[in-house]
Amino acid sequence: MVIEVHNLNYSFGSGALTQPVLKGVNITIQKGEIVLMTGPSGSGKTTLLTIIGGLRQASNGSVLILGQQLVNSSDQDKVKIRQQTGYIFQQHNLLKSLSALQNVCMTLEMQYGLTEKERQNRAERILTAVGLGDRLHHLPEALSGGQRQRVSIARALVGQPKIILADEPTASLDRQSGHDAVEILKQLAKESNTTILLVTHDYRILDIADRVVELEDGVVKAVQ
Ligand SMILES: Nc1ncnc2c1ncn2[C@@H]1O[C@H](COP(=O)(O)OP(=O)(O)OP(=O)(O)O)[C@@H](O)[C@H]1O
Repeated sequence: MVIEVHNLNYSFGSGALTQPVLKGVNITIQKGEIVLMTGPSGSGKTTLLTIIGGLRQASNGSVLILGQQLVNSSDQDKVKIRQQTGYIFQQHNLLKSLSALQNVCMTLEMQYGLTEKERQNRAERILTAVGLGDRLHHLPEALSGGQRQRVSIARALVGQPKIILADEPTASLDRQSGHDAVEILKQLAKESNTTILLVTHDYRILDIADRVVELEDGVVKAVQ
C-alpha cells in the first residue's frame, strides 16, 4: 500500500473551541491507483490531504505513507514524504515572472543534483507530454487557465513522484479544459504507476477515477 490511514482523528482549536474535523478516518490506496475524494464543503478533505502530504502534523491514529509513519513524526520524516510527492492546487501557484519551462525546472533545482541542461531537458519533455511543447517560454499570464493548470501538472510530475495529491485542480477551469487536464494527468500517472489522491467537487471528472470515496461527518465512505 502506498497510503494507509487508520483511525485518524484531527481537530482544530483547543478547549471549549475544539472543532473535530476528522473522526476516525480509514483509507488505503494502492500503488498506481487513482482515487477521487468528494464531500461537502468544510468536511475536512483539504485537512486530510495536507496530513497525507506531510504538510500538517497528526498526533493520533496511524498515517503510513510509502511505509513511513507520519503520526508524531519528525520534520525530517515529513520532508522525505514531501520529496516523493507532487502537489497540484486549485490555484496553479505558478511564479508570474518565470516562463512555463522555468516554473517546471524550479522543482528539480530543489530536489536533485542534476545539471541545468538535464533539468531543462526533463522539464521540456514533461511540458511536451502535457501538450505545451510550443509554449515553453511563455509567461503564465500569456497562457489560458487550462494551459496554466497543465504547467502545474507538469511541475508536479517532473520530479517523478510516487504520489500526486491534487486539491480541486479543475475548480477554475471550464468543463473541457478541466477534463482535458485531468485526462493528461491520468495518462501520465498510469504510465509511471504513480498513485493519485484528488479532492474535487467536480462531478464531471469522476470518470477518470479507479475509485471514488466521500468524506462525510469526519469519516471516509466508499461511493463506488
Ligand atoms: N487552519 C485552520 N484553523 C481552524 N479551522 C480550520 C483551519 N483549516 C480548516 N479549518 C476548519 O476545518 C474544517 C475542514 O476544512 P477543510 O478545508 O479541510 O474542508 P474541505 O472539505 O476541504 O472544504 P472545501 O470543500 O470547502 O474546500 C472547516 O470547518 C474549516 O473551517
